[in-house]
Amino acid sequence: MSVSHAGPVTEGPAVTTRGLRKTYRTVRGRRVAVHGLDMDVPAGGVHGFLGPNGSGKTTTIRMLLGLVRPDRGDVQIFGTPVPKRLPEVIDRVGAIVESPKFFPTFTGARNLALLAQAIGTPQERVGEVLDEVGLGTRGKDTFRSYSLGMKQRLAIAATLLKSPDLLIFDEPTNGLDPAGIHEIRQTMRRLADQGRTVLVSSHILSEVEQIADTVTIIGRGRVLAQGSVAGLIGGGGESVEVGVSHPGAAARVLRDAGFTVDWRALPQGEDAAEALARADRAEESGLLTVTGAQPAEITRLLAGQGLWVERLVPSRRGLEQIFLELTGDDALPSTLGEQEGAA
Ligand SMILES: Nc1ncnc2c1ncn2[C@@H]1O[C@H](COP(=O)(O)OP(=O)(O)OP(=O)(O)O)[C@@H](O)[C@H]1O
Repeated sequence: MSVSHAGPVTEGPAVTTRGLRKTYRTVRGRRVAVHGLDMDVPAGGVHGFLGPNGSGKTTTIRMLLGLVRPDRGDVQIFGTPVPKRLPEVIDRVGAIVESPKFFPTFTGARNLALLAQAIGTPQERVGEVLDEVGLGTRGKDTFRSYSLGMKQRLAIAATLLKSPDLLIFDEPTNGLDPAGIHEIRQTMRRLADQGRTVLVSSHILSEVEQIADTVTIIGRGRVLAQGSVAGLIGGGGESVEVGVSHPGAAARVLRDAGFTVDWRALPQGEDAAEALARADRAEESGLLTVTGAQPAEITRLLAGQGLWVERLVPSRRGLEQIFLELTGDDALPSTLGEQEGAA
């Protein structure tokens, strides 16, 4: 049985942050973890909060939940300013920030029953939430017999006891195997399809891309891109991997036709034009990434110049590629963040 959820009564976004900033004091000075973050999470659907390790996701989530005090900036949950008026909306929010503690020798159902009692939720909810996360038939098994994916689904079930409109999950698939990751993804998608808002953070952009409706991508505490997944991925057009003889000549032909061409095998420090000319002289084959052209067009253009295509693979641009395009090599995952005054 699946339980439908009426969804939020309030119009407007589930979460907004404006100019949100958090600095930590460390032995090496002050570290800016979140750098004036403006985030909009629409009500309903899965919103991926994505960025590399250390980019400020957990700190932001902790500020949304009133667990960390921002230096400055505003946060609203369903239009209510937090942490100032958090008690007014807290019942509408369920969150997993750290792994919750369950009794290993108790059944999943008994663990939830104890929690329901503690928070004053009717015991009927226990069966309902177990169904909602797909554990309806396993509620009578002990917690310790569960797989990691099932344990994480029980944690999600616990957050559902209060019937929240907004669910916030910080890296919920960390440490899970592919089957566990799949279970959690399906569960989050199902919860969103029932009308809830699921805000989920992850450092694996491709993982959340498959189930998210909208995303905020951050790097070093700043928003790099925000919006619908379809809009972000569609924005730059499809790309095609082209294996070709004389890649230098092929790149010129394709660039002259107005397409963007990259050569993936460019040796570090070498000038692209020189490297391609060298490959041509040596009659080496090369792999080019061509954006904005259809495979048939590429074949026609290159064959017209006597250049033979050896391999042609259309590839979809993903969020990971968008992240790399936005940041360039120098902004790749940083675990240190920025020092105060450096930006
Ligand atoms: N309590 C703290 N004291 C000092 N620095 C901190 C503290 N918590 C986080 N940081 C630093 O703030 C930055 C952002 O960390 P945060 O945990 O928010 O990032 P994250 O994106 O959630 O990373 P991860 O995916 O690794 O959890 C990092 O540079 C981190 O080292």
